[in-house]
Amino acid sequence: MIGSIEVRGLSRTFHTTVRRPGLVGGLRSLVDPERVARHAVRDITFDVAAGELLALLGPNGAGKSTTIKMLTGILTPTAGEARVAGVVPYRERERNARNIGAVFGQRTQLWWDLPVRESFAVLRDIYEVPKAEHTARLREFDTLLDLSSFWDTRVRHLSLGQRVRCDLAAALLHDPPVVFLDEPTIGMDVVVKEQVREFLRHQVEQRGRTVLLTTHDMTEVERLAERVVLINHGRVVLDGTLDEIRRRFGSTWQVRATLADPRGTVAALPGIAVLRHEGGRVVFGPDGPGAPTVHQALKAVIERYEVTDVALDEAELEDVMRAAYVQAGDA
Ligand SMILES: Nc1ncnc2c1ncn2[C@@H]1O[C@H](COP(=O)(O)OP(=O)(O)OP(=O)(O)O)[C@@H](O)[C@H]1O
Repeated sequence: MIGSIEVRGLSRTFHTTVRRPGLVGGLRSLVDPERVARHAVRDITFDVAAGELLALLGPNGAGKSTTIKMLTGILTPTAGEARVAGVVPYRERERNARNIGAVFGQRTQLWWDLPVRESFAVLRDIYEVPKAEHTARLREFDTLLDLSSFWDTRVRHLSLGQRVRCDLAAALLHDPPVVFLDEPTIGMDVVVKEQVREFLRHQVEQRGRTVLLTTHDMTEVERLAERVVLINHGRVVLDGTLDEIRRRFGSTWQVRATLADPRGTVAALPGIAVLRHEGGRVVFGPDGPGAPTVHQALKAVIERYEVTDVALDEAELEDVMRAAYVQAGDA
């Protein structure tokens, strides 16, 4: 289907050489290098429907960027298959490039020495976008991202927030149905982050684009995504809507307690996990589907520990995800 992403059993293994320890080991590695296999992505399967924004989440090194690189055609998988808007990206890179836009928050795709406006003009020529269409789209992006105050500036002189906004506009100038965003708001201030999120929401809701987003920012996930796929050590450990994940991991509550003895040991209680523990401050949360209610948990906590202060509230998504990592896969 136009705009959908299908990933089936996708895997990518990197082979790297490692240096043996010590001088003799180092010399031996020169003549007889030791090769190790790193399974960055292992047999992952998921779908993104056309017009959906899906957040691909996971800790550092989980395999998110490697997955995006395979879906943008930069890397070839070692096994499995993927289709992006009906195209196998690593087999038909050029055709795929016409259907996708990609933004990697850590690096720009624009020409460092060209003013922004000229970069946009080069992209218009590459993608053969009719002039009127290009002008109309730039006007729309300017309204949403406030670009015109710096589009005569060379890319190398832009601030990070300005540069990523230009990258976003550049990625969408040829009107692709599918967009890949790898940590697009990393390092941005809160105002610019919100502007970018508003832009992305507009692209999904008004323009019907399909977006695959990676981020470590849970506020971003809550604001933008309905569904998330969680990967850890290269494997999918969870695939569901935010509501399902909250329900499944029961994390609709937290008990925050300050213990009378800050050095005492703290352990999980039946159906209650320790989400955080710093000094005498402990945050308890539900441990799996059979977890007690918040009031039962409160009772259990104050029966087990001597507390000087206690408060109840809804869990933050970050804690829900941590519980999901621990329970759904190996953390
Ligand atoms: N070109 C490469 N050669 C060897 N190993 C690689 C290569 N690219 C990635 N890896 C390894 O694959 C694993 C997954 O890396 P990847 O960049 O996909 O993780 P990630 O989930 O995007 O992490 P982060 O959140 O830190 O960006 C890591 O162990 C990484 O060291």
